[in-house]
Amino acid sequence: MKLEVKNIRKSFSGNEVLHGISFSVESGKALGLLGRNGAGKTTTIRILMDIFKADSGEILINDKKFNPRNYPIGYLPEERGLYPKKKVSEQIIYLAELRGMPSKKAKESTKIWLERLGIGEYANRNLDSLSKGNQQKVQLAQTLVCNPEIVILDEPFSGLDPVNAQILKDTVRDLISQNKLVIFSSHQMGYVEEFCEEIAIINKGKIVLSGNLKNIKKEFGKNRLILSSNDLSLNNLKVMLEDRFKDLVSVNEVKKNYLVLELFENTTKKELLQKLLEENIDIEKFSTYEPDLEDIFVKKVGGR
Ligand SMILES: Nc1ncnc2c1ncn2[C@@H]1O[C@H](COP(=O)(O)OP(=O)(O)OP(=O)(O)O)[C@@H](O)[C@H]1O
Repeated sequence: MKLEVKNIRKSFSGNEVLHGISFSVESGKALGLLGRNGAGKTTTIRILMDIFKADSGEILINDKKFNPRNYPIGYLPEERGLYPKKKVSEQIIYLAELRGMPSKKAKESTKIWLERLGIGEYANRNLDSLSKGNQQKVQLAQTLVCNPEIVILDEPFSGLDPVNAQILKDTVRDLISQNKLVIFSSHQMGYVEEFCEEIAIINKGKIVLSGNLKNIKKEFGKNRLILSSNDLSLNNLKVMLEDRFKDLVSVNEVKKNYLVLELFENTTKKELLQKLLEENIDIEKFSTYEPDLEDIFVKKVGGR
């Protein structure tokens, strides 16, 4: 399956908050929808789920108009909407049956998911007697109980401790390997980086970067190198480069343990290395720069 979001616009009371959002994702892949608070992630997801209508633009699945009611979708909304005073397993079974799952299967699948997410022991407890993180896992069980083909998770990691975040990461990895189509929103880059093949960064209602994460990293790292020296501090190394190497490279950034350099168009790595050796610099690190997603995000969005 291929899901395409094309040029979506949305206003609230005359104030446009999405200015033409486009991205696409296929089965067997996860797309990370990234952005700062208020960027437009949840609004985009609500439009995908047909909770809000877009003012213009379209959403297609395999080139046809997408209606979420016609597809097996698991949706974890940002506002977690289960019944606080009802028993955990009862409400998951009830919601699975509402979505058309036969009663016996709903019971089996609920049991499997509660066990798998490590909350089997709470099956007969009222939801509001569980901790926030465990309630979040109940919501996740509810999202996945019907074995959806499309999984949409709005901020699934919020409120989870590292152990539970790991359980969720393993679950998402399994979904990807079972050829599900996964979309999730987050402003936590680490999670996205671990298993998203595709990303779309939204800033102030616009996509500022989207596509295959590996390719994006390659493009960002192009012509960039890291350099540090055993005998010069980073600041002294920077001053020296800006003085004697100004025709070859520019210093892009001073990181904690190294400088990030950008080679000018006609300079090769080999040439730079030779010149550095000629200057008798005791090189500690000299390698291709591989940006992490956080670097890319900060560059594109200008802050965390
Ligand atoms: N129902 C609504 N009525 C009016 N404005 C809204 C409504 N829903 C969202 N907005 C506005 O749309 C913009 C985008 O909000 P949205 O919730 O989509 O951002 P987000 O990226 O999900 O943020 P966060 O990470 O904080 O959840 C914000 O300026 C928000 O105030």
